[in-house]
Amino acid sequence: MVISDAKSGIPMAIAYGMSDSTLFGNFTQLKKLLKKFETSQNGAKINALLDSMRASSPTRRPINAEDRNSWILNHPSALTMFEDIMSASKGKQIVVFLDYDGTLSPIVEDPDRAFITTEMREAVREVAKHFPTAIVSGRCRAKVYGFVRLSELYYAGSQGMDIKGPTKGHKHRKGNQTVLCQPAREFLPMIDEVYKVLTYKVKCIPGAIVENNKFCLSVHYRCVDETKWGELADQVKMVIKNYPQLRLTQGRKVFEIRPTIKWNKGNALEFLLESLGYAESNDVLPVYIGDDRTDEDAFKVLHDKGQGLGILVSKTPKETNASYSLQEPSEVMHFLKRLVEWKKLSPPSH
Ligand SMILES: O=P(O)(O)OC[C@H]1O[C@H](O[C@H]2O[C@H](CO)[C@@H](O)[C@H](O)[C@H]2O)[C@H](O)[C@@H](O)[C@@H]1O
Repeated sequence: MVISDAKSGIPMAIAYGMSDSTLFGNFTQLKKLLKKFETSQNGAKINALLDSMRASSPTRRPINAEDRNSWILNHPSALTMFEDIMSASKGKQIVVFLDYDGTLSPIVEDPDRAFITTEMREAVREVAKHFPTAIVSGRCRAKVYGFVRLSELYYAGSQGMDIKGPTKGHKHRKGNQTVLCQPAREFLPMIDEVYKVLTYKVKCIPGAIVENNKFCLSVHYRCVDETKWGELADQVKMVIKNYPQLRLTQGRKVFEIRPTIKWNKGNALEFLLESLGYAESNDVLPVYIGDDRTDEDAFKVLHDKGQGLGILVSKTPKETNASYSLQEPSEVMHFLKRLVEWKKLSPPSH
């Protein structure tokens, strides 16, 4: 009997440079060969994932000044354009949506140490005194609340799949009702199971971290040596293929694993606007600030509605549905402070 490569039909022993006798005479080698074969079958998909991991590492691409300038023309700084932006808000209720990592806190190696500065927390606290304000994060709600610690805000954790309204009395809160939305509840046991499996599978890859975000998971590779990225992508793909109800997306040096339900940060934004009484309203100006691919879903909602402002936090040109840009969290803080100053100086009708 000759075992052949399913795709090419070439006997495996020949395809992988071994004689038939070697092939059948050495069981260990046969096992290795089968593994190699399996890997080659998944090779295309895994390579695509690996390419995407590499492509999303901006340090690998030199930034061309011309590209940067033309990008800035299309996505001007929200600070430079502040007055113009605000004049568009006349007579409208501003609602502020803030992503957490990379927006309110700088990107750091250890996800558990992505602290917000006291100054940033105060800026957000001030914003929330004047405008309904929500944090929309990939992290689990409890964790992001643990960093921000402002009970007057709305929080949408787990990529928007876990929404809760302010627990502290707030003038923007509707009656005594607490807003709550968890569209992926049924996936909790599955997410827990995959968390355990993945934690086990990647434990031998130095630097890999699996983070349980309750309704979704993050697999971090920021601290994984690039020579091991392929192995990590391989493990993640292998596990995920057993769970067709889950899908894989990518963020900043992180894989996000989440239910296939049609719910993302864009849906969370719409849900919150609706909860605040602004569904289909023209009297509202949602301002969404975020830095990541997952924030694009929210930018897209605003873009498609032709309403509100999407502000991308990025130092490098990126394809985006946002209209404006800010370079880093310190600029976000500056923008938030200006928003509050502007509000304080505006006539009460705003
Ligand atoms: O939606 P976000 O609030 O931006 O959350 C997205 C992911 O952010 C965190 O990971 C990112 O920040 C880490 C700390 O700076 C960094 O180490 C990591 O490389 C980034 O991807 C968070 O840990 C993830 O769970 C979130 O999904």
